Amino acid sequence: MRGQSSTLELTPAQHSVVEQPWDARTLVTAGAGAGKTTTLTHRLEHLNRAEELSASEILVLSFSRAAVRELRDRVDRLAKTSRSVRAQTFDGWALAVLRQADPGREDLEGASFDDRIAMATEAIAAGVLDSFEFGPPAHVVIDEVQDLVGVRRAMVETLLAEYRDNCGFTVVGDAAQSVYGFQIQDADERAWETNRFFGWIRESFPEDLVEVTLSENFRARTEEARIALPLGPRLQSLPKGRAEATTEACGILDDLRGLLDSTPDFGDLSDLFVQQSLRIPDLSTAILCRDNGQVLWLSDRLRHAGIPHGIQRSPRSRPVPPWVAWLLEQGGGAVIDEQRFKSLVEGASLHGADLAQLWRSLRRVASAPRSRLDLAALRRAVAEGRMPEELTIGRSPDLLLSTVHRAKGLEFDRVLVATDDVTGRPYGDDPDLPAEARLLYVAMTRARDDLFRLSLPRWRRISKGGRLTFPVDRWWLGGVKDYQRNGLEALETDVDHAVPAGAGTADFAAPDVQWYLRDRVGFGDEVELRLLHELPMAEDETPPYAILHGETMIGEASAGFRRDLLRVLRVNRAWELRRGYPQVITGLRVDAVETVAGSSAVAERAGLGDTGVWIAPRLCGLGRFRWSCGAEEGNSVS
Ligand SMILES: Nc1ncnc2c1ncn2[C@@H]1O[C@H](COP(=O)(O)OP(=O)(O)OP(=O)(O)O)[C@@H](O)[C@H]1O
Repeated sequence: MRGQSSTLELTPAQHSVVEQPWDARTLVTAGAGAGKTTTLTHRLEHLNRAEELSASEILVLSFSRAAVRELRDRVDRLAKTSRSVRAQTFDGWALAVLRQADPGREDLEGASFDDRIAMATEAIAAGVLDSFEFGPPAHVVIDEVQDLVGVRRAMVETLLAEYRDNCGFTVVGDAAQSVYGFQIQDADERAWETNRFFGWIRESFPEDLVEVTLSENFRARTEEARIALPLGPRLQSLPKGRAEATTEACGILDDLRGLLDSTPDFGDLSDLFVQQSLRIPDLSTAILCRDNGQVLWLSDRLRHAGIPHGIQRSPRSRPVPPWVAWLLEQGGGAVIDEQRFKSLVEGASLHGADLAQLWRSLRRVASAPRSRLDLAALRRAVAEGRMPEELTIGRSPDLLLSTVHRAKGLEFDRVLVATDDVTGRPYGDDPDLPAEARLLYVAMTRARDDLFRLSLPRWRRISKGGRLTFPVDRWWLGGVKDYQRNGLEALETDVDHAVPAGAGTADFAAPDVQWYLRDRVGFGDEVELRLLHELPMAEDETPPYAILHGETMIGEASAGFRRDLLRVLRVNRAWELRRGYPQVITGLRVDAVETVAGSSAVAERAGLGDTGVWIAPRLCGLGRFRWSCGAEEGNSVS
């Protein structure tokens, strides 16, 4: 996000962290906006320049991809020597360790993220890092350690314990901001995990742990942006027992809600003046919601009002930009040098990109001897989802809709905290009040200047799982009656990647569609899904849907989408198709055009060369069902 200066004066406390020797063990704790991430970026620069650690000797881990990107952007802006130091997510690093330990390992594809982390932990405990070309890291840097729980916590503890004699670390976190609910389902286990890593660090390195607390706040530039900060220390020191923590959190939550009520209400989104104030360019604004149902509902409203906005992607989402497909198509499976790379990407519209930086990043995933790049290895990295953060599509729209979880570590000029009846009373049957309080605290501490409330109506008819006979793991839109089905959330996996768009159709040729996607389709464009015929693809799927951009078919809905759609439509076990399938699904938008990898034979048959990569749209938003081919029903979600 914006607002970071590369010339800011560090405080003495920040300096004391930055200038520790490479083998020091440092724990930094602080409240929101106290400059933890900033300190880390300077620390990386110091380790690299003054302590002379090379990029390969410094391991930088963070929880979410948004945080990784934020850290990387800040290091880039600081722009001295440490640019080549790369931040990774825990999941990304675990996979890289497993791949490097055994490139032929076949049990990774079907393994869950948590399974891979557990496998990597086992490998680290068995000393696998010693066998790597660059050996184990000399220094480990971790941001947001308050979220380090479960298998990821165990992996980091194993790493730091295994190399305790020759590895320093700098870990930073704020116990008041630990919001990791989706990682651990059980409330008792969550209570037990909270802040456990802080305790482990203190107990494991009692002799030489350097502990520094940063106490200033640099983010909030106005009184209203500062209102929640005084509650940080209370949240940091919640009692350990679940019952006591709940009682204390209940009071904090009341205080936070009272403070939020005292902020100005942003107004009704149907008001033209309110809409206009969301269009102010160059003012970064986030609308922070407690769940994706709220995000989708708001996105639908903004779409109807024609207000450009982005939806924050899942932390695991990693779309690869279209120029990578171009590079692979042009270069085949060759091994190329930097000169050849530059000439190949000339036609790929990479205006303003730092080609030298891209080359270095590409070589990190697909290096070949004598400073060259192995394009076959690059294709494998795309297929296996191993592209590093800096080679994935990022964006910072002026207006971002996000859950609070996904906005951790980020900051914005203006923040609107979405509130509804749920914010005013416990969430779910077994509310986790400490987690609720921390979530609201994180939301209320993201603003640099302006903090508002954005009131949502109580009844939005959008839910997840809930009343469905056949539950799906996505949001869907109901109606006044229980049996009504009006819409479904689009996920990043909803575009079929088995076949390139246009292949096998009479009206569109795959190479033409590729050109169209590259030249005509962009972030935020509206698309609709149209039923291709009435014959289901399988017993548990609907018939196929084409993805249309205007009148051009740019893809087909995936089997996963068709399955979930059928499950949502089947209101009970004896369901019969009375109303038919939705003829059209409107309201969806293009989140990105991305490079995808599939079968080489399929690509070749479609006239796209034999590298088996092509580009495809990625969708987002709330799709609304239309049962006939007429006009859209209703104006927006009500
Ligand atoms: N010494 C400093 N002087 C001026 N501004 C600073 C200083 N340190 C940090 N900042 C600014 O303060 C803001 C918050 O810093 P940063 O994001 O590093 O805090 P944080 O502790 O990581 O926040 P959070 O935990 O809430 O995400 C940033 O805009 C950063 O540029």
